Amino acid sequence: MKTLTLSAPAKLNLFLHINGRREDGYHELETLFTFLDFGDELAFTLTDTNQNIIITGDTADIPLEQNLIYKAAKTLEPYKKVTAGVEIHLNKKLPMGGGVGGGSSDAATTLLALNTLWQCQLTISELAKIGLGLGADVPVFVKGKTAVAHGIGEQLEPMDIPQKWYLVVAPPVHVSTALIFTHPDLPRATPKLKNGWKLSDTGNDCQTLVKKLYPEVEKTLTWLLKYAPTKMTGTGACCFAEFENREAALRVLETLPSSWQGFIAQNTSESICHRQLRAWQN
Ligand SMILES: C[C@@](CO)(OP(=O)(O)O)[C@H](O)COP(=O)(O)OP(=O)(O)OC[C@H]1O[C@@H](n2ccc(N)nc2=O)[C@H](O)[C@@H]1O
Ligand SMILES: Nc1ncnc2c1ncn2[C@@H]1O[C@H](COP(=O)(O)OP(=O)(O)O)[C@@H](O)[C@H]1O
Repeated sequence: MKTLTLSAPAKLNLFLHINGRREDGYHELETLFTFLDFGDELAFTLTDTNQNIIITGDTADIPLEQNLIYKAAKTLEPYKKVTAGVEIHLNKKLPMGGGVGGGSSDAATTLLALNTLWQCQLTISELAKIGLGLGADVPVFVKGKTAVAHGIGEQLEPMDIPQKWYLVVAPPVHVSTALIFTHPDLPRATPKLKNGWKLSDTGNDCQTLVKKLYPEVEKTLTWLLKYAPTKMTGTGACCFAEFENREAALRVLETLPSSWQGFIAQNTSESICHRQLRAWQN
């Protein structure tokens, strides 16, 4: 059996507005998701042992039952049309809980890969619906198109945006998404954008609160702002600076303080996972 190797790309929230709070505690968002050509790598190999989902590689810190890769595979099991288990090897490159969606992207890549390997024959919309049960960010990775999201992130309106280079910096702190969304000081009443909005008029509604709670994030934003327009992605802690070309981004990466991790990447209108899966199917 051949091994199917796919990326689980990072995402950036180029802006993130919170428009309200729903009765279930989740927040109504308006956010622009784009994908980067950098991410985790997952290798899928079918095994003879039915009912068996094995995860190897960089998973030591995540208990199996909580691993979004395992959860995604388990959710798809009832739909499989072949008698086979799967071994999934994870090469983790994205900071965990950093706002670049690594866990959600791993889950989406697993749904897409196993839908093919296990011949589940689910449509992308059906997979996205299943993905929403794993996390608010999973559907956008399943659909794989740069998009403005509404609702809790599941109503997606594809959008064409220019291609740029990004320097993404992960300060050495972990921001809990749940903590930010339950904090009394989070602004929750940004009006929906009207037609004709400009990216430069947008922001990240979590940023002021996260800066206050995590001084390392404030330091990172201040440092990056010396070089380029900068924002935080998601609920943090990663921050990104936008550049017109690779060389400019690389020059700044080379001067990054040593306690911060960073990488550079370009945004793509389609997730690289989708491109790789199409190439494998043809
Ligand atoms: C807000 C975003 C923007 O991308 O933050 P990041 O996780 O990327 O930082 C995401 O939508 C997060 O998505 P994801 O991380 O999948 O969220 P979930 O696991 O479903 O929810 C984590 C917690 O965030 C809160 N939550 C999440 C999404 C949302 N629209 N409203 C919320 O209030 C809920 O309190 C929930 O307990
Ligand atoms: N395969 C996985 N990769 C990363 N995080 C995972 C995974 N499975 C479960 N998690 C959990 O999900 C949380 C959020 O992960 P992640 O998607 O990286 O965050 P964010 O959306 O903030 O970028 C992590 O803190 C971790 O506990």
